[in-house]
Amino acid sequence: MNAQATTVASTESLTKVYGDRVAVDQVSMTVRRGEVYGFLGPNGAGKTTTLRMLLGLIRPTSGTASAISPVGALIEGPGFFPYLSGRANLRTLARYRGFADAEVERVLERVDLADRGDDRFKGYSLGMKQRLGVAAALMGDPDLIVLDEPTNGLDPAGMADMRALVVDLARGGQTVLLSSHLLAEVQEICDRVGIIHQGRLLREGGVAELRGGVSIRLRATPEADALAVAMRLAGDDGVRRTDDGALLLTLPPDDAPRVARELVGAGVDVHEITAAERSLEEVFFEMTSAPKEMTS
Ligand SMILES: Nc1ncnc2c1ncn2[C@@H]1O[C@H](COP(=O)(O)OP(=O)(O)OP(=O)(O)O)[C@@H](O)[C@H]1O
Repeated sequence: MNAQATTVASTESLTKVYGDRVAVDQVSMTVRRGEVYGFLGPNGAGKTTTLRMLLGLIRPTSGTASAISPVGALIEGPGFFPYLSGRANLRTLARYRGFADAEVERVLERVDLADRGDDRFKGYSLGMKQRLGVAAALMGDPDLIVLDEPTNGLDPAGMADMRALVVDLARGGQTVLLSSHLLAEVQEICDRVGIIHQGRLLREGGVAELRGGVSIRLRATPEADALAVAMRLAGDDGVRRTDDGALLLTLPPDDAPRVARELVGAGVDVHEITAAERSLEEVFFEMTSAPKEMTS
C-alpha cells in the first residue's frame, strides 16, 4: 500500500489571510486512514480556520486542501432545535440529508444517547449536546470525522465520555481528525499530531516520535553546581529545568550512572535520578514560547 492510498485528508501550503492577519500560514498536513489525528494548538492558532478550509466551508487564500468524501464534521455548534428531542432533531436532519430513521437510531446508539433520545435537547447536559452533534456527524457512516474542540467546555466526566467515544470510533475503523488545545488529551487519545502555533504547523508526527524517547531527570543540590555538571555532560542546550525544580538532561538513560558519578564527584548531593519520558507539553514548550494557558 503506498502512502497516497492511506491519506484521507491533506493540505499543501494552505494559507488564509484576513486583512493583514495571517490566520493560517503555509500549512501542509496529512491525515492517514484509521488514525486519530490531533490538531493541537492554543486558542487563535488557526485550527478552526484550517479545518474549515479542509471541509470546503471557506476558501483558502493560497495553497490546497483536500479530504475524501463523505466527511462528517462537528465544527461549530450544530443548530439543534431546543424544544425538540434529540431523536426528533436527528430525524429532521436525516430527512434533509436523505437518510432513513434507522440511521438515526444507529447513531444515537453509537454515542450512547438512545435512552435519552426522547428528552428535549434543551434539557441535555453540555456533554450530551456535544455527543448529539457527533451523532449528526456520524450519519451516513463517513470514513472521516472532523471534530473541532470536541471536549471544549465539558466537565471532566463529559470529557472522558467524549474521549472514549473518539477512541471507540477509531477502533471501529473510522478516521478522526480533532482539534484541541489540551496537550494531555491529545497525548492520551491521538496516534499522530500536528502542532500549530500562530498559523504555522511547527511539527507533525507520531505522538511517541514527537515525545522523542527518554531523557534523564534529576534532583540534586546545590542546584547551581548540579546545573554546571549537567551542562558539561549534556551541553548547554541539553539541559532544562522543569517547573517543579528538577533538571532534564537530553541524554540516554544508560548514562544515568555516569551522570550520578560526575555529580557526586563534584560534591553535589543527588536526591533523585531517573529515566524520564518527555510529555507532549514539554515538547510543545520547547518549540514555542506559548502562553501558559496551553497546559492541560
Ligand atoms: N472571519 C475572520 N475574520 C478575521 N479574522 C479571523 C476570522 N476567522 C479567524 N480569524 C483570526 O484568525 C486566527 C485564527 O483563528 P482560528 O479560529 O482558526 O484559531 P483556532 O486555533 O481555531 O482558535 P480557537 O480555538 O480560539 O477557535 C485568529 O487570530 C482569528 O482572530
